[in-house]
Amino acid sequence: TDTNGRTRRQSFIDFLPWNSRIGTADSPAAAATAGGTMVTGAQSVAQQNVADVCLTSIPCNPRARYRSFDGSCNNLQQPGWGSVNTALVRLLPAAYQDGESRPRLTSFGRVLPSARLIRTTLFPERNVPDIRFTLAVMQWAQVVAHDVTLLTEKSAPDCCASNGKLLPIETLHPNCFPIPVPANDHFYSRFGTACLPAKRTVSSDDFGCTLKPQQKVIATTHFLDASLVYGATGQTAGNLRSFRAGRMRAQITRDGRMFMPNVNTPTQSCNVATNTEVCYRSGDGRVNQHPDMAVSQVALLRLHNFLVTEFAQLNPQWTDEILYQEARKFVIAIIQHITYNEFLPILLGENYVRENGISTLKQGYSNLYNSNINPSTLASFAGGAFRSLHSLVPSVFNLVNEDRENGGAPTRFSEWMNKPGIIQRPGNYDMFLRGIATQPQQAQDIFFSEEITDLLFRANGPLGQDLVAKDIQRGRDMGIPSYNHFRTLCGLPKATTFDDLRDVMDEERIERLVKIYPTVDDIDYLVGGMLERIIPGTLTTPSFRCVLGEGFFRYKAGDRFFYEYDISPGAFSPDQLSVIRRFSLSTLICLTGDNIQTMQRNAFLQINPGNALVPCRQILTELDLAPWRFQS
Ligand code: HEM
Ligand SMILES: [Ca+2]
Repeated sequence: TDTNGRTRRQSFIDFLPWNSRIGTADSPAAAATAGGTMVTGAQSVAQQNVADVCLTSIPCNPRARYRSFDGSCNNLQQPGWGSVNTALVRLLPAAYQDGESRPRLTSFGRVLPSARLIRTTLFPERNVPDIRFTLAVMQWAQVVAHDVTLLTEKSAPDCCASNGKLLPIETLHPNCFPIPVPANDHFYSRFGTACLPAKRTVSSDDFGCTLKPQQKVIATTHFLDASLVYGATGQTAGNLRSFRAGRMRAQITRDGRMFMPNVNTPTQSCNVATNTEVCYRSGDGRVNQHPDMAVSQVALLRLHNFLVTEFAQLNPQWTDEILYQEARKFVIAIIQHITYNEFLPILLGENYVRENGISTLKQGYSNLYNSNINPSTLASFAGGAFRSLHSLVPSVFNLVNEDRENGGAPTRFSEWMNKPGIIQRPGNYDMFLRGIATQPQQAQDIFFSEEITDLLFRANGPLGQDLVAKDIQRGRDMGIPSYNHFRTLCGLPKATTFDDLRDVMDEERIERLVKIYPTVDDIDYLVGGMLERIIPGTLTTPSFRCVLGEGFFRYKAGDRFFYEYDISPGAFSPDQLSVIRRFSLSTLICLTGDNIQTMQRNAFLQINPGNALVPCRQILTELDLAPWRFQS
C-alpha cells in the first residue's frame, strides 16, 4: 500500500474509476479559479483515470540528465506514464455497446449513421482562406500531433469487396470497420463505391491486458519531446544518429543541402516507382505524408545538426553522446517553447492560456510540475478535439520566392502525398518553407478541402479516402462518448432536445443534425464540437477547448523535463533559458533555410505592416549560444 492508501498492483500501476470531479466541474476555467493553476483540478493519482497497460516496473535513475527515448522514467513514481506503447487516458467512461470494445450504437440500439453521410451533409468542401493566420499554424499543429499521438490500425484483409461494395457483415474480419457510402454520394457513386475501408486500431488487448473497456495504445511517446525527430525507442533513435560528433544521419545533395536519410525500400513506404527515389526516414513514419510535413522535419533535423556543430566549437571536449543529447534537449525545448509561447495562444486564446497556467513565463523557472498529473494523451484529444484542425488543411501548397511571389506552380495536395522528393529540387525547400509562413491557412470552420475529403491518399488514381469520415469513424472505434457527454464535461448544460443546442450552434446547423441523428444523445463528439460556433480570438469551440486545454496542461504539468523547470538534473541554466525564450518559429525558418533572406517576426501571422519582413540576419543575432560553453 502506498502513501495514498491505495493497494499497488504488480502487473500494472493502477486502474481507477472516473474522476468524479471532472464530471461535475462547472467548467475548466471555474475549476482553475477554484483550484489554483489546474485546468481540471485533478489533484492526485487517485483522482485520475490512469490507463492500465500492464506497465512493468522499470528501474529509473533519478539523476539522469536527459530524457529516455521511450518516455519512461519521466515520472519517477510512475515510470511508465507517457511512455511509448502505453494507452491513451480517458476523461469520460468509454462508450462501447458491450462495455468492452464494440463500437457504440444509437439510443435505439441501431447502427449509427454513416460517417461518410455525416461528412458530406454537414462538412462540405469549400475554399475559405484564413484572414489572419498562415499555413504555419496548420503545419505546426500537425508537428505537435505527430509528436504526441500515433494510433496503429490492426491488420486485416481487405475490408471492402473488390467491386467496391460492402462485404456481408458475417464475413467481415473482426478488425474491419468499413464506412458505408450512401448510394447517392456526390462523388463515390460515380465509381460505384459503396464502402470506404477502415480498420480498428491497436488497443490494450493486443498487449495482453485484460482491461475492460479496452484502451487505445499509441506507438509514440505522449510527451511533447521531439519523438517525431528522434524516434520513440532507443532502437529507432540509434538508427537515426550517426554516432559521430553528435550528428543525426542525413543525406546531403550534390550542392550541399541536407535532408533526412532515405528508407531502405522507398517503393514500400512512399508512392514512388523506384527505390532510388526520395522517401525519408525519421522518428515518425508520417514524415512523407505531404511536402510541408517533410519540410518541417527537415527544419528540425537541420536545427539539430547546426547545434552540434556550434556546441562542438564551444566545447571541444564534448563527446558524441553529450553533443547529441544537448542538441536533442535544445530541439525539444524549442518545440515546447514555440508550442506554448506562440501556437497555443492562437489555438486557445491569449486569456485562456494565461488563466489556466499554460502560458510561458518571461523569466525565471516555472513551478507547475506535479508528479500526480498523468501526462498521457487524452483519447478525446487524439480521437476528437485535435483532429478538428483538419479544417485548416489547404488544397495546394504554394512555392514562394524571396519577393513573396509564386516561384513555381502551386503543388496540388493529392498529387504530392507520400512523394516528398519534390522538396529536394533546387530552390524548392526554401520555397515550401516560405510558403508555410506566407500562404494563408484555411479558416477553422465546417468546410474542408476535397483534396482530403474525397482524394486523400489517392496515389495515382482518381479515387481517394475521406479524412473527415475516417475521423468520425475513428471516434467510434476509440469508444469516444457522444457529444452530449462532452458538453457536461466542458461546463455546458446537457442537451435534452436538439433545440438545447442553440446555446452554441446556429439554427441551420441544428436542422441538419436533426435530419441525421435519431436523438441529441447520438451525435458524435467530433461532429458536435465542429458545429459549435468558434470562440472569438481562438481557433476552437467550447467543447473542444476544454479537452485541448486539459491535454496541453498535462503535457506541461506532467513533464518533469519541461524546458521551463529547474527540477531535473539537466535543467537549463537561467542564461540558456533566456536564449530559448527568444527563439521563435521565424528563428527556426531563418536558421534552417538554405538561403532565406527575410522573414516576418511572427511566422504564424500573415505578413502585414505590423508584422513586416525583417532580415534573417537580424533575427538570428538573437541566437547566442555562448551559455552552452562549459568550464571543464
Ligand atoms: C496536412 C494534411 C493532413 C493530412 C493529410 C492528415 C491526415 C491524417 C490521417 C490520414 C490520419 C489518420 C486518420 C485515422 O485513420 O484515424 C490523421 C490523424 C490525425 N491528425 Fe491529421 N492530417 C493532416 C493534418 C493535420 C493537422 C494540421 C492536424 C492538427 C492538429 C492533425 C491532427 C491529427 C491528429 C491529432 C490525428 C490522430 C493521430 C493518431 O492518434 O493516430 N492532422 N491525420
Ligand atoms: Ca512524443
